[in-house]
Amino acid sequence: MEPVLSFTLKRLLPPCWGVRRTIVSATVANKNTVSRPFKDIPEERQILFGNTINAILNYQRCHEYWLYLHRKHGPIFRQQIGKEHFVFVADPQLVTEVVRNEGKYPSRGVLPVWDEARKDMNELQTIANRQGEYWQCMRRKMNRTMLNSVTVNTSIPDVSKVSRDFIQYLQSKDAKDGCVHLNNEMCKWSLETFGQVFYGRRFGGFTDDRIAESTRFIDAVMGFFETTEELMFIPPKVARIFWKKSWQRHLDVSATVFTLGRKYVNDYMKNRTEENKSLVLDDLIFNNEWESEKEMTTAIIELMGGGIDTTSNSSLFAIYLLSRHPEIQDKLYDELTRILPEDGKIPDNFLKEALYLKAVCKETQRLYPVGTSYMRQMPVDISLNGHHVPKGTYVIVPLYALARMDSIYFDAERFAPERWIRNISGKMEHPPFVYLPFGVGPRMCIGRRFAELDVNILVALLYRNYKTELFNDTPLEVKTRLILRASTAVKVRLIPRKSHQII
Ligand code: HEM
Repeated sequence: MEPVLSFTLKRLLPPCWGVRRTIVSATVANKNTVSRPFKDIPEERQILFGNTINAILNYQRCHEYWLYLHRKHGPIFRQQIGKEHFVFVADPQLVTEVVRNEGKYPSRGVLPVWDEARKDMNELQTIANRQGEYWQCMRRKMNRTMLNSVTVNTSIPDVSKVSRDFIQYLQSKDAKDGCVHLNNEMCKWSLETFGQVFYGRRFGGFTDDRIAESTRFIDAVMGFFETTEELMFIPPKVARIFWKKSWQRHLDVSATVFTLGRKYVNDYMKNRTEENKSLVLDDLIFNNEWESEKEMTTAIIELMGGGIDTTSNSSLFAIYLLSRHPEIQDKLYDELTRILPEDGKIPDNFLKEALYLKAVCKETQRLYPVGTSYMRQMPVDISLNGHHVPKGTYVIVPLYALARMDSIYFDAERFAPERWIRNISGKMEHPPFVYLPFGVGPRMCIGRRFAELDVNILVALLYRNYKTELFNDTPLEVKTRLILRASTAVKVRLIPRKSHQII
């Protein structure tokens, strides 16, 4: 029996804030449902190797391209890149289906460039590019620390201290230069935050005698993402010969990340005392059974690599959006003056009350999802929209496109934090699985709790004390360098809310 499929786009919500709900009336496949064949999924086809060449050359714009393709083909389409078939879905019900079927060991597939480079360097891989039981075992170990809200909350004083110092540093830059060029500064904040929380140390990022190696580390992490993006669709054997420069750069920056990362862990172990120890790193190191010291160090280095360029860009996007919307800054300020005491100390439970602050950060991540997609290699055959999708197929949920679809969100392109505040009946007016900036399920971002805390605290302390204004009112452009990054300069002015600051 052919499944009955009808796409009825209905607006369920009143035309105010909130999220428009797309109703996809789909018969979900079960063992008895006969699906339409895979080949009937609308295909984006280009002559010869057009798709692959396009993916290699224009990956930096893939977030916009995927949005264009969804507008062209609807909520589901497929595309062949290299040998692989990718299915793209941008619809709550289809996403739900993918999430439900991601299996016991969810997989984004293996990135050959990471795999091959680590072999060349005789280094391990712990979580981001591992699969199956080993991945699960590593995640279980690390989740105990990384996703434990009690452990995460112990870092509130450290995160606040770094954010306060950062804001003072920005203020001094602003006073000197008339504005702050944020793109150059945000990674210093995220590295210092990581350093303070995980190693109980600082790298001097906000002073002139900055430790030069910290700049090298930041550059290496950024280079790591950039070269991964350049080599993503190219088989390593080919890359070694024809993309020699990118391949070599990938090896060089990876080596820097490992060398410095290992040094930071070793320094921590050597200099650790009762007074300066990090509760977070201690928990990670000593409350786990590691196969080897190398495995433990690699896991920490992978966390550090994942925790720098992500939170920095997410905060930059929040500051950019708020700077464009003074009325939203004012609402945020009203909430912050209510919940943050005069001494500027962040109470342990402040996030419970900071509804508007959380909504601002969520809305930022909806519009500018730093991790641009949620991707799974399906471990079983599934039916999407009545089409048979065989086991092994990669399904991609392009988050940037999903956020901009008027069929899902009312006034989708608008920065409207209110859409994340529960309505009078206490319901969140949006379907599940449309908001996935950190992924979902057992493979979701392991740094999520720290990332949310870091970004929320920085935004809270900044807007409790300052207004920000754009210095250069050019629209923000972004590019995908594995993660979403600002590609235009974001320069802001800091205007104190009071003459006497309390931070
Ligand atoms: C705003 C900041 C961040 C965003 C938006 C973000 C986003 C993501 C996303 C979308 C994934 C893929 C999840 C999935 O496949 O379901 C991911 C994975 C990951 N993230 Fe984050 N991330 C952020 C911050 C961090 C931080 C601070 C750390 C480390 C402290 C981190 C470490 C990782 C690691 C190691 C993985 C791989 C997990 C695995 O494969 O099991 N991330 N992140």
